[in-house]
Order: sequence, then structure tokens, then C-alpha cells
Amino acid sequence: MSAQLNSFPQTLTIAGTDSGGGAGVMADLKTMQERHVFSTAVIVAVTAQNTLGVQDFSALSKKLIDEQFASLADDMAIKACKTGMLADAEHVEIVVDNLKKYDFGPLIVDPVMIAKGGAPLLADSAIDVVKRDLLPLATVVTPNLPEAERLTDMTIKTPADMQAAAKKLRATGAKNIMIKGGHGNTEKVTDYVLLEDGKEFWLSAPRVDTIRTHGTGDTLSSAMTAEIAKGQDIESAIRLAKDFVEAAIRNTIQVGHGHGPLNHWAYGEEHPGK
Ligand SMILES: Nc1ncnc2c1ncn2[C@@H]1O[C@H](COP(=O)(O)OP(=O)(O)O)[C@@H](O)[C@H]1O
Ligand SMILES: Cc1ncc(COP(=O)(O)O)c(N)n1
Repeated sequence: MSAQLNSFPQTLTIAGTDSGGGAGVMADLKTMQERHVFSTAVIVAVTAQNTLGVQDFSALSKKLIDEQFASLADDMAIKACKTGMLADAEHVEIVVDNLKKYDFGPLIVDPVMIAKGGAPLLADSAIDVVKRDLLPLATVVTPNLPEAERLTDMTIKTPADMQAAAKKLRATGAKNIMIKGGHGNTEKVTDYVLLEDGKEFWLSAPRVDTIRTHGTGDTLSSAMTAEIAKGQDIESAIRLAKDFVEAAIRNTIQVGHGHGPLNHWAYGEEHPGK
């Protein structure tokens, strides 16, 4: 097979679907499309979900998940991949085994635990498996504040706490850490980044006063994955992803009655040709 024939940047999201279209695989595909990469998906779980909450979900069989990975490995040239909702310990293990078997490029782990509406998307018993088996494979891990607290067994209240938590997360083997500050209540939303080489920086933006923040983490990690697939370095990918999600939150669209979805085309409209 000619490499030239398969050279367009391709990405993979390994996650759950959202029937409401705002989070999970749906947010991932919309974001990656906007960033001009060709996105593929391994579905781990299917949710019945809308902006009001998660009504039900079911994870797929190991056989079907393994087959999806094999289908992609047989044909595509995936340059970067991400994980989202992984449901439970058994499914984290299935995904880890496949990520060890195939090379899909740098891995961005969005350690999704609880949906904005409060529904658990990862069993408590899976958190130790994520720490032990998934994080050592991660090029970037992007926990929000509650996820960072669960992964580090720390209470995170201050900027110094965020720095200490990121250091602790690095000890799992994850190379680059981004702790997202969306769940705080400060006037500015501030994320903290600790890179593999020890460089650290803060990303700050005015907090948009809205509950329409369904899929913010998925959108951020997908934009990052797309930039990495196109060959950007980790810091540039993180900065672009932050600007992308900020524009998507700020340019609100009126969809649904609860935690509404983001405007995935806003960044492209504000930055034509970029
Ligand atoms: N209300 C908001 N205004 C501006 N940026 C936000 C807001 N909520 C979240 N963000 C940003 O969106 C990204 C995702 O953060 P967060 O919502 O904490 O993640 P998650 O979706 O995993 O809970 C972060 O960069 C965060 O700073
Ligand atoms: C399938 C799926 N994956 C991820 C999320 C998290 O998104 P959010 O925390 O914004 O609700 C979700 N709600 N559903």
C-alpha cells in the first residue's frame, strides 16, 4: 500500500456517543472536522442523553470494540488519538490493550468521570485502573478540577494546589498535564499546564456566564488531538485548543433546555483560513 495514498492527517476518538449531539464522540467529530483532519471513532459506549442529562447508557462488547480497533489498524494511518468516556474498569482495560497493540500516535487522555448534569460516566472502581494502566500511555492528560482531585487524592482549591496536583499526575507516567479550571467559580477561568520538559504556564480567559457548557472537555481535547495529528508541537496544540473551546463557549447557540452544546464553528468563523 502506498503511504502517499494514505497521507491525509487522520485522528481517532475512543469514547462514548451522545444522542444529544453535544458531547462525547459527536463533539469530537465536529471539532476535528472544523480543524481539518479526518476523524475516525471507536465507540466504547452508547448513551441516551440530551442537554438535561444522561438517561441511560450501555458499553459495547469487548469483541466489537476489538474489531473496531482492528478495522482501523488495517486501513487507516492515524496520527493522534484521544480517549473520552470509558464506562468501567473492564472497558478501560480493553482500550489499554488495544492502544498497546497498535500505534495510533500520541494519546490525549480526557479522563471523563461525571457528565455536567451529574451522571457518572466512569465507575469508581475504574479510577485506579486509569491511573495504573492508561495514564502511563498518555502524551497529554486533561482532567477538570474534580477529576484531578480523584486522580491525585488531593483537595484542589488554590493555584499552588493545581501545580502540586499536576506534579503528582506526572508521577503516573503521563507526559504533559493540563488541569482545567472550568469548574471553579472565579471571574476568570484559568487552566494550568505542566509540560514534559518542566515548562509551566497558565491559560486564562473571562468566564462566560452560561450553563451551555456541554462537551467543553471533549471539544478541548479533540482540538488538541487534531493539531498534534497535523504535526504541531504540544504547547501550540494546547494553546490553539484553548482558543477554540473559548470561542465555542462564547458564541452561544440556543439548543436544548439544559446544559446546551457549544458552537463548534465559531473559531473557524472568527479566524477564516486558520
Ligand atoms: N464558563 C466558561 N467560560 C469560559 N471558559 C470555560 C468555561 N467553562 C469551561 N471553560 C473552559 O473549557 C475548557 C474545558 O474545561 P472544563 O469545563 O473544566 O472541562 P470538562 O468539560 O472536562 O468538565 C477549559 O479550557 C475551561 O477553562
Ligand atoms: C458520551 C459522553 N462523553 C463525555 C461527556 C462529558 O461531557 P460534559 O462533562 O461536558 O457533560 C458526556 N456528557 N457524554
